[in-house]
Amino acid sequence: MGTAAIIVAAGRGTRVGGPVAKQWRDLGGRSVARRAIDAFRAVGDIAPIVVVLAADDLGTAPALGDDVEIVTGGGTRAESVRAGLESLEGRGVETVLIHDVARPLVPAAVIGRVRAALEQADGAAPALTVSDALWYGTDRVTGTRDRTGLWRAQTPQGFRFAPILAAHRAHDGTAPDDVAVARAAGLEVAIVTGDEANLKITTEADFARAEKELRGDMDVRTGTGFDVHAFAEGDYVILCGVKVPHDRTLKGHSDADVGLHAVTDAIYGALADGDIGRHFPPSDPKWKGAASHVFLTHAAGRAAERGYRLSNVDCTLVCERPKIGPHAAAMAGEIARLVKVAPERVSVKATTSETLGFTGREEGIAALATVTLVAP
Ligand SMILES: Nc1ccn([C@@H]2O[C@H](COP(=O)(O)OP(=O)(O)OP(=O)(O)O)[C@@H](O)[C@H]2O)c(=O)n1
Ligand SMILES: C[C@](O)(CO)[C@H](O)COP(=O)(O)O
Repeated sequence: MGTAAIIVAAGRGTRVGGPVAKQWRDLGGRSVARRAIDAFRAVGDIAPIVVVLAADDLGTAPALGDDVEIVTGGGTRAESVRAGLESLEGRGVETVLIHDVARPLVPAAVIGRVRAALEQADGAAPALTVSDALWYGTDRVTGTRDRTGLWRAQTPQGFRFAPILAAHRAHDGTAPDDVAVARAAGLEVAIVTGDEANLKITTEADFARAEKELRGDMDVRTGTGFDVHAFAEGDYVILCGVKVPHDRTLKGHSDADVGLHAVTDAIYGALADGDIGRHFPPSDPKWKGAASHVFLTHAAGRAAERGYRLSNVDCTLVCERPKIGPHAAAMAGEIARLVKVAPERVSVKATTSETLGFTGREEGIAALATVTLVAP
């Protein structure tokens, strides 16, 4: 086995405060903890990823997904790291990257630099130089300090596994970071260049900084979809995946779910990936009578493959009848289930066209949809 990661997440986030520890708060659509994990997952060959949690948080662990191992931490950061290291003993781990969950935006390049430096050193850690002048004092300056040779330490701090485990076992469990533990054991630690994006969320203001950082890199795409189906003889319609009793049905090659078709086309549109007709040609008998969730899950899957997360969906149905209001929540829930987002990210609403036009004459139903896709 090669490189493992330990993400320490057993802190209480007291400096941020609030009812929920900072690692469980949302940061741009994912929890801080999940973002930290995903940063290491994205590298590809780091396994296992061990997340160290406070005993009180173990009930939250399933929400992290089944791609991590969970270990119970201790009362200090160093004790939590030690618990993570102990869980990896005897498993053939050669090098280990120890990272704060509170640094969820660590760039892959920083992880790469730490790993590269480890090829020639017992330990390696990212850091940035100090660019501000340094003072002593409380409310007035009582002294100054030369900043030459000072560094602002970041994580992940990487080490050869056996020496850092031995170093932690020999230490008293109070060290602020793993470089201090390594140095106390006589290990050499190389400094590699960190990144301002690798900020540590320590106070509430850091959440705003992290969100700004995320927006800087974010690729946001919007797509629109529009569809129409005509009425025919029948006694129900399927709209946004929900069967609604009606005195007509909708005609179409598939199940004629005009709502799901508009949402599906909006996703293809955001991806600049054609439309339903291109992926599911009406000329192909295979799609005759097809349930439209097949189209929507295909489009959502193509978005996920390209690294996009669906941020929100807004669908408007245009018809005089049937009345959509009583079914709107069920329709939004069905779309949310199909595209795997929280229900509050999906809106289904309706309007009449005031008896004007083909929808007003009840010749058919039209649907419009907008979706937003976000990466990373
Ligand atoms: N007993 C502890 C204490 C801290 N940590 C982790 O060590 C890192 C240190 O960052 P810090 O900002 O100090 O986190 P908290 O300890 O949560 O914050 P605070 O000091 O404000 O309570 C965090 O990832 C934190 O979860 C840990 O795993 N176990
Ligand atoms: C390890 C660390 O991230 C290095 O900067 C930092 O020391 C941990 O956080 P704390 O605020 O010192 O507890």
